[in-house]
Amino acid sequence: MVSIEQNDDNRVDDHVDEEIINCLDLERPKSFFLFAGAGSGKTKSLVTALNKIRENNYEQLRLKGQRVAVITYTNAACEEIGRRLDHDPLFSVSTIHSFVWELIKGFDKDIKEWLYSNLKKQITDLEEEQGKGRPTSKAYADRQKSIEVKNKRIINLENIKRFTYNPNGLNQDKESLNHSEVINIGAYFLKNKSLLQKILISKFPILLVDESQDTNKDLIDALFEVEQRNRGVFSLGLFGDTMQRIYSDGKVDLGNNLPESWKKPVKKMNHRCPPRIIKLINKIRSVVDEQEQRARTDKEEGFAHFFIFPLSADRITAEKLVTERMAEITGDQKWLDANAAYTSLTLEHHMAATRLGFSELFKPLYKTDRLRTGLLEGSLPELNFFTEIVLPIIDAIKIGDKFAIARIARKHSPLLRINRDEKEQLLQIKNAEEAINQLSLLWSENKDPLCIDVIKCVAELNLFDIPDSLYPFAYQPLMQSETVDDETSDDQDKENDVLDSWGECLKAPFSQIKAYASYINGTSKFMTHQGVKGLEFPRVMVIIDDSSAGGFLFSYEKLFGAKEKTKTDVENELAGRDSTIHRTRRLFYVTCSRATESLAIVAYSEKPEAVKKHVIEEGWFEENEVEVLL
Ligand SMILES: Nc1ncnc2c1ncn2[C@@H]1O[C@H](COP(=O)(O)OP(=O)(O)OP(=O)(O)O)[C@@H](O)[C@H]1O
Repeated sequence: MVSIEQNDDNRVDDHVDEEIINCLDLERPKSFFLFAGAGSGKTKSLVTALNKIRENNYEQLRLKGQRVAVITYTNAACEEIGRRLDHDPLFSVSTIHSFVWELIKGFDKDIKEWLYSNLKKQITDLEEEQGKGRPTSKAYADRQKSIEVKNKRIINLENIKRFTYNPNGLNQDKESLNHSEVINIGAYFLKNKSLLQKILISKFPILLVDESQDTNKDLIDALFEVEQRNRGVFSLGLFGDTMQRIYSDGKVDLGNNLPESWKKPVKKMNHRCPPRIIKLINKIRSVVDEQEQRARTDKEEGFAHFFIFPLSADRITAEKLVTERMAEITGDQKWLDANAAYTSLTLEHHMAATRLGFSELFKPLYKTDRLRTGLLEGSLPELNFFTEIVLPIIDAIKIGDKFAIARIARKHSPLLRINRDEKEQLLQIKNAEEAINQLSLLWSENKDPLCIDVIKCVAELNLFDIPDSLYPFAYQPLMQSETVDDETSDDQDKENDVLDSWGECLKAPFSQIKAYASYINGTSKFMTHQGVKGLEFPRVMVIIDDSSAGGFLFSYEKLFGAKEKTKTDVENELAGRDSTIHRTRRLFYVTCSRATESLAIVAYSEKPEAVKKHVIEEGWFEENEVEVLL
């Protein structure tokens, strides 16, 4: 058992903020590396440092037209940090993709040259592979197609005057760069073009990167190079935690061999979690490095329990049982509150979709490349048609909120488009009312219409404008997917896939729209293991279910000793490379460290008893904290 040294001084790490602020002295800027465990207050230190810069250097920076750059991992994190800084324009808070694009955009000639040689290289590599491959195999045909697409793109390069990119978009135009191109171009330019380095440091004498363990390794290397060449006039500050590296393109040995001049402040406290959970995460971490955290002295002991079910268990029943057990164990009745009083973490989105009951809507769109990002971001106009127009008006009808009905209809209905004639206006209102009544009949007697019926009804009544891609479904009988003949182009294939997906999705009952909306806007209790990075919640349920997850990157069954390591795992471990178990351990660390009060792990396993034995032997849980349930 790990003994947790009680700390009688909860401010023991306060000196770290001072060390960082000293580094950010504009006369003598220094670089620093603040890597510390979960909940140690890294984000808090980042915001404190930025506020201090504003206090000390506002005028100086403003007069020189300079700003402080902060790079975070997600749009949500940008929003949160921006909010904490009152959205002050002194700070440029952005994701890595937006930041890099702002730096490289406009360098069209250089981008064109980079793309040309990059595409050429990719084609050469593919051709080499073709030389070794079997011409009858699918891989061969795929590679051939890829070569053709790349050649087409090279030819098209000549016509491009200005490249475009949207960090949150699909970037499908001919002029568009994709996400990884932007990062690779940024890294290359920063390393090789002194002009871009000059622009960077003269615009941003201070650059702070949050969650830098997951920042693309080439870009991190490029930033190190910029720092090295501009030492004394530029400050690069990296915040992060190697134990929380959960994406594959982060720099593995980040922090090793840092230059002498870099400051490396150390934090010992975990301000977020209670002692029991800190003991668990210290133990999970103990085989990776020596970092052991202390709890705040003012925290209650807290709870960490492990529940194991066989694979055959019904997920909904099992998880309900766990909430009941947690309420009994902790005495905290909020575990029984269905309204998101606890947070459930699933490994993949579709597991949340199953539990929230919107799988039929979700699955067809998720499997379609062109739709996936928009689906997860909640930015697909077709779904927003349902979530932002139809759902609110139906909800308003159900509770008799006439103002809301009128507001939505005025904003969105073509039946109420501006008309100066008073008589006409009255007629318009009457027509719109009738149409709304007609639509609401679909839900009469507690019916749950299919989305396809809703869209057809809306189209027939001309109540709202139908999004373009749903036209074929709104105005025609449901189309069968057509067989694609060999002559269709790549783009046409993709269009057909998209159309098929919408066709499938619209067969879902309308109630799934509400469940989807609650997941996307964060009001449901579900999040993913990876999406929860940086956040915290009082009660956390970590759902572990390899059998329902599609990928090969993580295996909790291996981490929990229910499955043997493969030959590759053993080879990777022997060679000091990252392995499935290492990756899974880090993800487990991230999820367990989100709870501020109580933590329930729910594992579905092929071998429940083996898992129980393992987690007790590892010292993660005491015998009385582990339950095998049926
Ligand atoms: N010095 C402090 N005193 C009191 N509370 C603190 C302090 N530092 C951080 N906290 C609180 O602890 C929690 C975790 O802080 P923060 O999110 O900054 O940690 P982090 O190191 O960025 O965490 P993670 O890497 O796990 O996402 C927050 O609720 C924060 O308000």
